[in-house]
Amino acid sequence: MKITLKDISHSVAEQPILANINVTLESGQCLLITGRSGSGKSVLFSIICDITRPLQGSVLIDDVDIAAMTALQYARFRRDLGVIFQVSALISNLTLEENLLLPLNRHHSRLSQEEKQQKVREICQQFGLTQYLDQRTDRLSSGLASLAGLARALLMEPKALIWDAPMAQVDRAWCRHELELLKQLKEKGTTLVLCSNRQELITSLADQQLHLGLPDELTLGSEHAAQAQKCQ
Ligand SMILES: Nc1ncnc2c1ncn2[C@@H]1O[C@H](COP(=O)(O)OP(=O)(O)OP(=O)(O)O)[C@@H](O)[C@H]1O
Repeated sequence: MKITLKDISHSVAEQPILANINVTLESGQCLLITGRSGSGKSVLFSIICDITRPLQGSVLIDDVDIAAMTALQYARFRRDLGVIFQVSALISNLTLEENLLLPLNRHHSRLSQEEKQQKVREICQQFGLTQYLDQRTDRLSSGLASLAGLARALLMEPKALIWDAPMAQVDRAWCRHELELLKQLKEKGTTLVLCSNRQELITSLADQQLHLGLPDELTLGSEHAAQAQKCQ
C-alpha cells in the first residue's frame, strides 16, 4: 500500500500542530514519525487512519484521496490498514476472543465461524495469549493488552500497518520480538508507519524519518514545516 501525505496542516483548539507535511511512502517502505511529547505524532497518526480529517491537505492511498474514495475503495482501505493505538482500543466488556473475532466478522464474513475461531486461536498461540482467550479485556495487564492490539491488527494480514508507540508497555524480550516481527512484515512488503523515538527503529527499519517540531516552533506555511528525510 502506497501512502502519500500531501500538504497536510492541522490545528487542535486553534493551535497549529502540523504544518505542510509532505511524504510519499512507497509500498513496503517504513516511515518513522518522531518528535518530542506533544509534537503531534498521535494527531498525524489519527489523520493517516482517517479518524481525523486534516484541516488542509489530503491523505492518498495508492494515489486515491481518502476523502474521494468510493464506498468499496474505502472498505478495502479499512480492511488493508492495520491500526495499533497507543492505548489499547479493545472493547473492555468483551472477551479477548470476542474482540479478535470482530474485525474478521466485519471484513471476512465469508469465512465460517470455525475458520474465524481457528485464525484467532493461531494468532493467540503466536503471541502467548491463548490462556486469556476467555478473559474480559479490561482484566488484561497493559502489556498483554498491547500484545492483543498487535494480534488483532496482524490477524487481518494488513498491507500496511500504522502503530502509535511500538515497543512501549512491553518487557525487553517482547520489544526484541516486536522489532523482529516488524522486520519480517517489512520483508513481506507490508508498508509501516511507526510513531516512536526509539533509536533501533531508526537504525534498523526506517526508510524515512519525519521529525515533528513542537507546536510553538511552528509557523504555518513557513520553511519550518516538517519534511521526511531519507534514513541511511
Ligand atoms: N483532543 C485534543 N484537544 C486538545 N488538544 C489536543 C487534543 N489532541 C491533541 N492535542 C494537543 O495536540 C498536541 C499534539 O498532541 P499529540 O498527542 O499528537 O502529541 P504526541 O507527539 O503524540 O505526544 P506523545 O509522544 O506524548 O504521545 C499536544 O499539544 C496536545 O495537547
